[in-house]
Amino acid sequence: MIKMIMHGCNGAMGQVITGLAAEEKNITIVAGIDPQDRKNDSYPVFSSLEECDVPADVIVDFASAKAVDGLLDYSRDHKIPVVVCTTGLSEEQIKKIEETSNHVAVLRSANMSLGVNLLMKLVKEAAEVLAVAGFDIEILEKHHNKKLDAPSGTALALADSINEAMDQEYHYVYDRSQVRKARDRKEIGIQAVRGGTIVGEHDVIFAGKDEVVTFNHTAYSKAIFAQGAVSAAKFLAGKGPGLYTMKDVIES
Ligand SMILES: NC(=O)C1=CN([C@@H]2O[C@H](COP(=O)(O)OP(=O)(O)OC[C@H]3O[C@@H](n4cnc5c(N)ncnc54)[C@H](OP(=O)(O)O)[C@@H]3O)[C@@H](O)[C@H]2O)C=CC1
Ligand SMILES: O=C(O)C1=N[C@H](C(=O)O)C[C@H](O)C1
Repeated sequence: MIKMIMHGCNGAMGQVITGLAAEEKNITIVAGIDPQDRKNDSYPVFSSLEECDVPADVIVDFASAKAVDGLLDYSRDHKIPVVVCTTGLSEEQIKKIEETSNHVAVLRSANMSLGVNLLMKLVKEAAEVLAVAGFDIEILEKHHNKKLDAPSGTALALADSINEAMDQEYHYVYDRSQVRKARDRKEIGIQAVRGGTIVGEHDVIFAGKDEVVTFNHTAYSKAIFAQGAVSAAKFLAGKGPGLYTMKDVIES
């Protein structure tokens, strides 16, 4: 049985994963971490990782960007593989993830769903044809009114995927409110909408002369992220140091 620590266990994603893990046969949550250590019938909850002395095989993280540095230190010091799903990370934190992966297995993904991970590949292929033909690229993302970071980690990952295929020639534009000139050919515009209970929607728009190609992914429930996270946890438990991605999980 794989023993998992749920980092951010009282949050929206933490609760969905708690429900899902209860039905899983070969993985169980042995401890939860959340600043408000609300009682839980399924496992003990600690207000910080430092207080947690429960042995585990893997940590799954859906918490806060502010908590990611401490999470990586804990994972490295205790040699427990970690699945980092929290978004809104700084460049320094992304570097720290890479550095930590020299010592312990780390998987970071801004989106755990199968559909978005396929989309990463599809937009790359589309860009190789459409961007080269002069189509402009825009990304529009929509999320619920509780989301703290903008643009979404997924929107940035989609832009990075396209930019990788384009030899990093593109730059990202998040706000045109002060701009008084036509858009640059080598920009990817990234816009965020926040409202209500929208689970997560991403449009990648390739706009050319007299034609537009739009790739859309719509999440109808958080269960798709939870399922991906549990699959990633099963994949990562027992793995040696290294930086893994959802591609590794999907292809395993
Ligand atoms: N990769 C993916 O597929 C997905 C990623 N996400 C990302 O996951 C993160 C969490 O999302 P969501 O569950 O909706 O957010 P919530 O705000 O609902 O939950 C986050 C939880 O983490 C807790 N938390 C805050 N600080 C710490 C800490 N130091 N240690 C442990 N727990 C802490 C919060 O407590 P408190 O409320 O007291 O601050 C809260 O209970 C976000 O960054 C989001 O963008 C979300 C969905 C999918
Ligand atoms: O905060 C969310 O809810 C989500 N966050 C992730 C992101 O920032 O891309 C993934 C998903 O879209 C839901």
